Amino acid sequence: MTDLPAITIAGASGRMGRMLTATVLAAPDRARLVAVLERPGHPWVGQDLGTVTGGAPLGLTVTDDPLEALAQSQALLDFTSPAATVELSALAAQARAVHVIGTTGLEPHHLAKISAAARHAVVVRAGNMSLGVNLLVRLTQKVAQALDADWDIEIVEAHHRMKVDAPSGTALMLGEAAAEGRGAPLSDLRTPAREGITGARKHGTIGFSAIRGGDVVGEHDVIFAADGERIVLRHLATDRSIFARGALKAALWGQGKKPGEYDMMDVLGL
Ligand SMILES: NC(=O)c1ccc[n+]([C@@H]2O[C@H](COP(=O)([O-])OP(=O)(O)OC[C@H]3O[C@@H](n4cnc5c(N)ncnc54)[C@H](O)[C@@H]3O)[C@@H](O)[C@H]2O)c1
Ligand SMILES: O=C(O)C1=N[C@H](C(=O)O)CCC1
Repeated sequence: MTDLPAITIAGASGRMGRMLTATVLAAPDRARLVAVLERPGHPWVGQDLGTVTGGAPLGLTVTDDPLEALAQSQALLDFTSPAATVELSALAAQARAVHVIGTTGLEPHHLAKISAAARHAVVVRAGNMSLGVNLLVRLTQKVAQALDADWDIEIVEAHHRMKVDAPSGTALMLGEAAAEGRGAPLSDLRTPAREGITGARKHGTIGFSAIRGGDVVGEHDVIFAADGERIVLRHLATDRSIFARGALKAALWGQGKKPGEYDMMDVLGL
């Protein structure tokens, strides 16, 4: 079993880190969990992963040393923060480990550094790693392509109260797909959140709205609104395991691929 891909998980104590850990540990026939990372100063660093999560010791000590972790890994599952992801992308590239990036809120300067790292190693990045959302992205593109600009497009998303970025990575994926269907870049069509006397809606634009509250895992509506009728495409996430399963699939898919940037469409063959 030692030839199974060795996996490091970053952000082990986070909402996604915990789910990723459970997902990889539940797949001993497909992957080996060899290291779990947390940020320097985090109370879990130096402790056994099993013990800190209230279970039996797992013999896996949480580390804040990505170099040591990546030296023994073929893949890194990274759902952390933009700053951490950029730092980890350079180290994953050095180690030639497949870097699976779920982190959202990445800005152009972060993306440029990730692209540089992807010259040396495989990077799979998606704002949403679930099968359902990636199918919804394709549907959104097709519906936007089929309808003219008299159909107003609005993307509405809801997430838990702890989410720090808006619009969500998923909403941006959906917006990009809708813009592609319309044959224009999202940057030309995007209308950010509205407030005050905004004036009437500008024809052909794509609007974004974000709701934050409670423990909502993730909900996305793509609304196509015309005179007299509306189409609503909806995805509801009720369990973070959908993202973790996608991330593990991406890590396994990326083994042996040529260095470069990939997304979940590539992994899922959509
Ligand atoms: N792409 C997807 O399918 C998907 C799904 C869910 C969440 N996300 C994204 O994943 C990210 C994390 O979400 P979350 O809800 O788990 O957040 P979270 O705040 O619960 O977890 C983030 C974790 O990363 C850790 N971290 C920060 N810097 C680090 C470093 N340098 N090294 C190691 N660990 C570090 C934090 O201490 C924390 O434990 C967000 O950007 C979120 O939007 C993406
Ligand atoms: O909980 C989060 O944070 C999520 N982030 C992703 C996004 O920004 O779209 C995916 C859904 C959950």
